[in-house]
Amino acid sequence: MTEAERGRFITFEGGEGVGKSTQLDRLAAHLRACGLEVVTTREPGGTPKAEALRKVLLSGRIAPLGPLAEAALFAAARIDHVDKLIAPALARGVFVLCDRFTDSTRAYQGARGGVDPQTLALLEQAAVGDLRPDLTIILDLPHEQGMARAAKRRAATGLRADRFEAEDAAFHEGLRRAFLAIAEQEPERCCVIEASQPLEETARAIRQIVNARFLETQAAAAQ
Ligand SMILES: Nc1ncnc2c1ncn2[C@@H]1O[C@H](COP(=O)(O)OP(=O)(O)O)[C@@H](O)[C@H]1O
Ligand SMILES: Cc1cn([C@H]2C[C@H](O)[C@@H](COP(=O)(O)OP(=O)(O)O)O2)c(=O)[nH]c1=O
Repeated sequence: MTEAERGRFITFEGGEGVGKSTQLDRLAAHLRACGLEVVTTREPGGTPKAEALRKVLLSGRIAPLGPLAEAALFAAARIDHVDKLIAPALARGVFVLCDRFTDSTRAYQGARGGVDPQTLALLEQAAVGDLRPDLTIILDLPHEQGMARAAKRRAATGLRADRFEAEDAAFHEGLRRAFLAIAEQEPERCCVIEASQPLEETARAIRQIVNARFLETQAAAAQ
């Protein structure tokens, strides 16, 4: 398969409540309206086996084993997710939009959990091989606003704070810095979007980036 035939892999990253799932749904609707096939998925999860691991990870039952054990379990979920869902979809040439991916491990278990980057790089390589997102949208928001949005969402859904939402303000502010640092290290892959604006504005900014990167080149290639 040539590079042009392979699908496009777009990930959404950022702290809790920044609007990742909302924006992922908006972008999926836009791409579908353009006549493109889209697969939406999330991490941890995306396949039945990975969703089972998600339950354990978010329950906090693995937390006492430490961040390295958590990182290993996130990687285990990712192996199944990439093998069974992401790689086959990309091979079919469709767009895959994923709510969180490897950058979340780098930020949560690495920058905040203290697992050393070389160990994480080995786990990442084992789980995803050479697969890298074509584009990563990093939604940036002061942590107070993200936590307020997450609390509002919990009130609406009746869900309790999960293992990571329950961490303190310093943890969440550190996460924000960690995602911004990843964007600085990989500016070609990552786009930071201001997420405090109204969600329609954020959606428009994301559409513009995706149109410019992928749709205009697809249209040009088809001519
Ligand atoms: N730009 C925005 N302004 C205000 N509220 C928002 C915005 N984007 C999302 N929300 C709301 O904030 C909550 C968290 O959004 P969500 O997309 O679930 O975030 P995430 O997936 O990053 O945790 C939801 O209730 C959503 O409706
Ligand atoms: C994918 C991934 C997620 N996580 C964490 C981030 C989130 O707190 C949680 C996933 O929960 P989720 O509800 O999907 O995220 P959000 O609250 O932003 O909507 O798992 C990691 O710690 N490492 C990882 O590799």
